[in-house]
Amino acid sequence: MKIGIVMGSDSDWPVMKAAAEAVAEFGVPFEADVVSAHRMPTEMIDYGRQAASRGIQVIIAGAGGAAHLPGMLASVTPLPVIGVPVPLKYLDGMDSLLSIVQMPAGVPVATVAVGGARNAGLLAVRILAASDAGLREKMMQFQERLKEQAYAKGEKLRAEAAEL
Ligand SMILES: Nc1c(C(=O)O)ncn1[C@@H]1O[C@H](COP(=O)(O)O)[C@@H](O)[C@H]1O
Repeated sequence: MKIGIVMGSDSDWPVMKAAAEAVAEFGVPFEADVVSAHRMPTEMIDYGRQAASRGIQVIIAGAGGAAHLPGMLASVTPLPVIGVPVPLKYLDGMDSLLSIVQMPAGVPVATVAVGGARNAGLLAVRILAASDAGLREKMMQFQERLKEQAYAKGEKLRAEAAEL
């Protein structure tokens, strides 16, 4: 396992699945699990402490509301932690965003946008790609496809605009 994807509840999975899908697209081994700082603090600490020795290289942690999971994991592991603010019924994820992003100096969490699990997956792949030429090549091909898709959309828009 190279990437550990964890979330505070299985109710986060519909959002967090996009991180797993992005990682899977690049063929990077990952695991996904429910780990909660609030509901299973001892297990959460164990997960964070053991992640590096189990071969995990990047942790993606998603949580909603009072989202303490990403920061607590970052406090017990030397691995990079990417936090995903999961939007809930109330406050539209602002609570989760602020809980994750405002970390004290010395304990970084790389926070993506509210609901931005796909970008979390892509960022984790980029972190691994920094020391993996094959993965870097795949990332560059992905970026090329992204550019072509954006360009094709622009072409369609320009053609439509020209008809007016
Ligand atoms: N923010 C946290 C933590 C934590 O940070 O440890 N554990 C669970 N939760 C969040 O509680 C929300 C509601 O969970 P339930 O749907 O299970 O009631 C979820 O978004 C979860 O991430």
